Amino acid sequence: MNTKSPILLEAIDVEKHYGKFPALGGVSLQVRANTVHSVIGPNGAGKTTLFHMLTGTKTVSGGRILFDGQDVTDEPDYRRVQRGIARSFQVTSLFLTLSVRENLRLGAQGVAPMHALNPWHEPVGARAQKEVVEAVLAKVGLESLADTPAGNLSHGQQRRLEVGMALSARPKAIFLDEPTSGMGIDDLEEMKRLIKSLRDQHTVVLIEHNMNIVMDISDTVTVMQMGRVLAEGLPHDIRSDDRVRTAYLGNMITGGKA
Ligand SMILES: Nc1ncnc2c1ncn2[C@@H]1O[C@H](COP(=O)(O)OP(=O)(O)OP(=O)(O)O)[C@@H](O)[C@H]1O
Repeated sequence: MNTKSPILLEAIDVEKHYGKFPALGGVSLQVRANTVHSVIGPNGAGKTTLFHMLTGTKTVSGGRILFDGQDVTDEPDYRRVQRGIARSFQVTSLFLTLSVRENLRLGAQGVAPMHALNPWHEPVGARAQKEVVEAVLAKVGLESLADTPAGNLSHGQQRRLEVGMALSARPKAIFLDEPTSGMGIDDLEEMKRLIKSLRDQHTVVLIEHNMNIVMDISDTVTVMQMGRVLAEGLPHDIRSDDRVRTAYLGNMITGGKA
């Protein structure tokens, strides 16, 4: 574990109001480099909204966000991408008629698929790109399917390709929003292994509803409730935290092992 590694990303008292509704009521958290940091909480707790704030998809109503020593609070998402923040794409944003390798090449080339198709966007060196694509193929375990159209992959494979698309931009921090949703048991194990393996070279911020996975792969867990941080700590401590158990109204947090 790297719970003493330097802080890569920090939210300081971040607020987000949708009209009069405070979706985030002052959230602070510190994400350490080369860790898996999970954000959990009941539906509507503000997890996705927090992701929007950290990645720059939406603007904050208050507070500050620091990334890699820089104040990025007012920077749009594409600027933060250039700094090394990647968010995994949804399955719907894969190019289904293109091969797995071609999808990754687009990710490596332009950081995001739509940018990659922009003829004015300067591509990185072809050889560097090829090396990145081959490394990502191996990382996400899709080498044998490299020439298969993305549309022919199973759901689990497509979800790994999404993670691969984000990885091919060579990010420092990668944001994964429920990467295991809709997965069967075999795919779950593979995704778990993949996420665990990412922290060697990346920092992972994860929203995940499957508590067994969260407890198994996280270095740090932040629990949100009603737009605020309810608790934060090691998986073991979070699992046994009474406030967290109450927030989940039952034993969901323990994965049924209470
Ligand atoms: N664009 C919006 N306009 C108004 N309210 C919003 C908007 N987006 C989110 N909300 C509200 O903000 C609160 C937090 O939503 P958010 O999606 O961040 O929660 P979440 O923890 O990610 O939930 P889930 O686990 O269900 O995805 C919810 O009450 C939601 O209804």
